Amino acid sequence: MLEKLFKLKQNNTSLKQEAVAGLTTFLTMAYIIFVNPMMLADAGMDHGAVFVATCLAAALGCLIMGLLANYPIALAPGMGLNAFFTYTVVGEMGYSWETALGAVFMSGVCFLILSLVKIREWIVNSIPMSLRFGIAAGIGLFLALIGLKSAGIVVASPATLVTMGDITSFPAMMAALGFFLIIAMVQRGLKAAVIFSILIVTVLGLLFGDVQYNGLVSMPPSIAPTFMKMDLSSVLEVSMLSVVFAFLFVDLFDTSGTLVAVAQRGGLLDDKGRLPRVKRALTADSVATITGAALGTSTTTSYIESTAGVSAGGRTGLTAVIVGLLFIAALFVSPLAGMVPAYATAGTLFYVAILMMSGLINVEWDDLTEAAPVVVTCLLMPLTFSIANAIGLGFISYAMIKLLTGRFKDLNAGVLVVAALFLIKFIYG
Ligand SMILES: Nc1ncnc2[nH]cnc12
Repeated sequence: MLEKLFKLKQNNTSLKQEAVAGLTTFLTMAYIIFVNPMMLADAGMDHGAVFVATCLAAALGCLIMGLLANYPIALAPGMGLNAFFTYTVVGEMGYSWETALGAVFMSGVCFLILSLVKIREWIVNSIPMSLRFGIAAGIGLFLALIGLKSAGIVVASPATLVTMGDITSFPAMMAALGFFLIIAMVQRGLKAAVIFSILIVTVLGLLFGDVQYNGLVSMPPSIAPTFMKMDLSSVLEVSMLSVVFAFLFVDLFDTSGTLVAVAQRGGLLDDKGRLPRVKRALTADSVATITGAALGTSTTTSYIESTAGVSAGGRTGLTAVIVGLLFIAALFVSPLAGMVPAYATAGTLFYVAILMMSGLINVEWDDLTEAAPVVVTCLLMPLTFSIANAIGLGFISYAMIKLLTGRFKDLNAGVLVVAALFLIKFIYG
């Protein structure tokens, strides 16, 4: 039956190879069950319920991806998208988390429709490559700033906006230690580096009396505080349209970039460099987002960490199904998740930042008209503390610079329309 479902022989793999790959991918991305509830709790959501929603959304996404698209690609609520949810939509724009969940739900529905009618490909293809790298790198810098702030390494300053905090404080030292541990373990080839680092720092927190022991395993907490709590009524208001659009937009880049990166690593692309069954993969992604919003989490997306499992030999959907089953098992470690302090995950945020910034190597740095909008996008993301605003400013600067330098051939209708829409939004609020 496994053979029939996943075509193991045809893909030159075996149950054992897929199981090792699944475990590898799970271990590299399991940090999300600690980080996501912590981040969404900052938006006022219930920690336990978000923990359950995170595990279930990830499990469901992985199972659909594995069974429907037969790809070794795992899904979970995405970093960056969760920060956008908490710090921009709820924190800065002042929407309730219920409304923000409604926007995530709607963006998932739009994503599903776009995926089915091929408009998605047109939109993604019209985004200049350099801006795609700039956006990914900017999200990385944004996550790094969140980590540094949560560990007290970077603090506010009335004179200089930001300054160095007390780096000899316990949280700051532990965050730094966690970061160094991840880098050292990853460099030494340890697949579970991130989760080990989180656990080691949490244990140190316990030993130094900074963390309260709550137990390790128990039945999952109630999901009731977030289940079906999304507010769809205000999503139809005009002011919310830009939020739905922003979620959709960020997810579009995120998913396209991730799918191509994982597929390239796994040799899953066809001779024309396209991903066969891409529609099914995108359907899995959007259905997971829709269901995740109903359960109580920000956008669920395909994870770049799937490359770890692919490097370990994962070739079929069986890898994703195994990751999904492990996320279901993770439902029972909620006491551990509740114990993990923010400084234990700060190093993870910084590490993800490094991964997301690495794409900058592909930018044509000798061509100022390409490099300038990239730097605008990625630098303004942490400095404006907003993913959406920085994407908008990136598009506007790309269009302006290309127009002023007469490089009209680099422009297309998609770029001009997006730049104009953001310009109108910035001027008229
Ligand atoms: N938003 C995201 N996109 C791809 N991979 C991720 N891993 C963690 N967050 C991610």
